[in-house]
Amino acid sequence: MHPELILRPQQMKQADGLTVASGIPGIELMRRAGRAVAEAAAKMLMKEAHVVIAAGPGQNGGDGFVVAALLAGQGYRISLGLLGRVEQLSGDAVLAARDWKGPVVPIDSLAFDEADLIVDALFGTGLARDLEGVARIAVERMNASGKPILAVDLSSGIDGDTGQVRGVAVKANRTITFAARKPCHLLMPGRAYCGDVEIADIGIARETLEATSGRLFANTPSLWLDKLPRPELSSHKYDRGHTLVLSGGATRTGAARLAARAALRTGSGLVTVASPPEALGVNAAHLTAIMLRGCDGPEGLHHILQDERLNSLVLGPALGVHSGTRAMVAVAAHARRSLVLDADALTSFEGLATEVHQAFRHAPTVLTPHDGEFMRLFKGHPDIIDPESKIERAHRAAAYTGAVLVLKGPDTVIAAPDGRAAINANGTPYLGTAGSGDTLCGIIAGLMAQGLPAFEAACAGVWIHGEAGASFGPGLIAEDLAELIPGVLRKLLT
Ligand SMILES: NC(=O)C1=CN([C@@H]2O[C@H](COP(=O)(O)OP(=O)(O)OC[C@H]3O[C@@H](n4cnc5c(N)ncnc54)[C@H](O)[C@@H]3O)[C@@H](O)[C@H]2O)[C@@H](O)CC1
Ligand SMILES: [K+]
Repeated sequence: MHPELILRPQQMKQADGLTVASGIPGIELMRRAGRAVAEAAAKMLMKEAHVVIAAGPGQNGGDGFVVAALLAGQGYRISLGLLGRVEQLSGDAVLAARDWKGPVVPIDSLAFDEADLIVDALFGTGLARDLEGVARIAVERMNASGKPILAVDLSSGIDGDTGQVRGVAVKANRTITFAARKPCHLLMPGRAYCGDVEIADIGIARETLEATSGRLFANTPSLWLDKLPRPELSSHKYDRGHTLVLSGGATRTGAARLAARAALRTGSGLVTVASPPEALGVNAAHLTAIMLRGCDGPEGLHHILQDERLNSLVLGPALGVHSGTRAMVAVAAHARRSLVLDADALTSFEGLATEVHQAFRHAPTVLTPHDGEFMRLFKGHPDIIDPESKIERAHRAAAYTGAVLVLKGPDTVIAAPDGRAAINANGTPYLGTAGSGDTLCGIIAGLMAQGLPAFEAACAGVWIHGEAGASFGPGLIAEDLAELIPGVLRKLLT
C-alpha cells in the first residue's frame, strides 16, 4: 500500500514539467484534467442543465475551456465568462480556448444565480496575490448565488501551499484536483473551502510524484500501518514496553491519569504514574491496572530512570510552568528514552527555545504543542514562527529541536527532523475538550513504548486519537477517549 503523497504547488509544476518532458504534451494533460471535471459535473446535473463557468487568465482557466467544450458536446447549456481577454491567454490555455466554439463573455456579466452548477476555473495553483477588483467581485457573486459550485483543482482564492484565504475565496461544494492533493486540500481553512475533494489521475507517473513530493504525506494508515505493533502469541507484557507518566501536584493529577490510561489502552505492556509525594494518595485512589511510584522532582525522576525497562515517558500535562519542570525535561532528555513533551513542559521554556536547541536529537522525542504553546516556545525565533505555511513552521521547529513536531489543530501537522511531514484530516471539533491532548500524549507514548519510531508513533497516535473522537461525536469527554481506542485498533489490526 502506497502512502498518499501531497504535492506543494511548486512540486506539482515540476511534476507536470517532467511529465511533459517525458513525451505527454501539456495540452493532453489539460484535456485529461478538463475531462475529469466534466465527468464529475455531468454526475451532478440533470439533462440540459445550465452550467456557468468562470475561467481565469491562466491554465486553470484553460481547464475551464475544456470543460465547457465537453459539456456543450453533451447537450448542456453553457455560459462561459473569462477574467481578462482571450488574446491575453498563454500556453496550453490558448489551445484549450480554441476547442470552445461558443461565446466568451466578460466575467462580470455572468449570471451565477441562473446556474444549475457553477464551475470555478478562476485560479488554481498559480494564485500569486490577494484577489481584488473584478476577480474579487466574481468570487463574492458566486458565493452569494447559493448555487452548487464545483472547483477545478482548488477553490479560487485559496493559496494552494498554505490553505489560507487570499482576500476572498470560493466556497466550493466539491473539488476535482489532479494527480495528487495539494496542502490546501488538507490545511484549514482551505479544506473547508474546497469541499469534498476527489483526485483525478491525469497520467502523471507515481515515480514522478515521488521524485518531486519532498516526502509530504496525508496522514492515512498506509503511512504507518505496517509498523503498528501486533503482539505475538509468545509475547508477554514485558515485551510491550513500560510507559512512565509524570503527575502534577495533589490538585492536578487527572491529566497524568488520562495519559496513562491511553498508553495502557494503546498496548503499552506496563504503565506507571510517577507522582509527587503529596499526590500519592489521590493517585492511588484512582488507579488500578496502572502502577504508581513516588517521584520527588528532577532528582526523583533521575533515580526512577535507573530502571532501564522504563522506555517511554510523558512529561508536561499539569506539571506546572516553572524551572523545576525544565529540570525534569533535562533529566528526561539526558536519559535517552522515548519522550513525549506537552503543555507545561513546553510552556516552561517560553522564550527559552535556545535551551532545547538540538536537545532531543539523541532519542525519539515528540513535542505536541497547539498553536499557542508553539508561539510561546519559539518566541523570539521569527524564522520558525513567521512562515505562513504550517508545514514549514513544523519543519523548522523539528529541525531546530531534533524532535518530531506535532503542531495540533483541526489540521494537525506532524513533521520530523529528517524532512518527512504528514497532514492529518480525520479529527473532529468534538476533540477540543479538556484533557483531549493528555490522551493524545498517552497514545503516542504507548506506541513508542512498543517500539514504533517517533514519526510513525506521532502520525499513528494523531490518527487513532482523531478516529476515536470522530466515532463518538457529540458529548465526547476525555475520559471516553481511552475507552474508544480498542475499537479503532481492532479495525486497523483485523
Ligand atoms: N501542465 C500543467 O501544468 C497542468 C496544469 N493544470 C492547471 O493549471 C493550473 C495552474 O496554472 P497556472 O500556473 O497558469 O496558474 P493559475 O491558472 O492558477 O493562475 C495563474 C494566472 O492568474 C494570474 N493571477 C494570479 N493571482 C492573481 C490574482 N490574485 N488576481 C488576478 N490574477 C491573478 C496570473 O497572472 C496568471 O495569469 C492548475 O491549477 C491546473 O488547474 C491542469 O491543466 C493540468 C496540467
Ligand atoms: K479553481
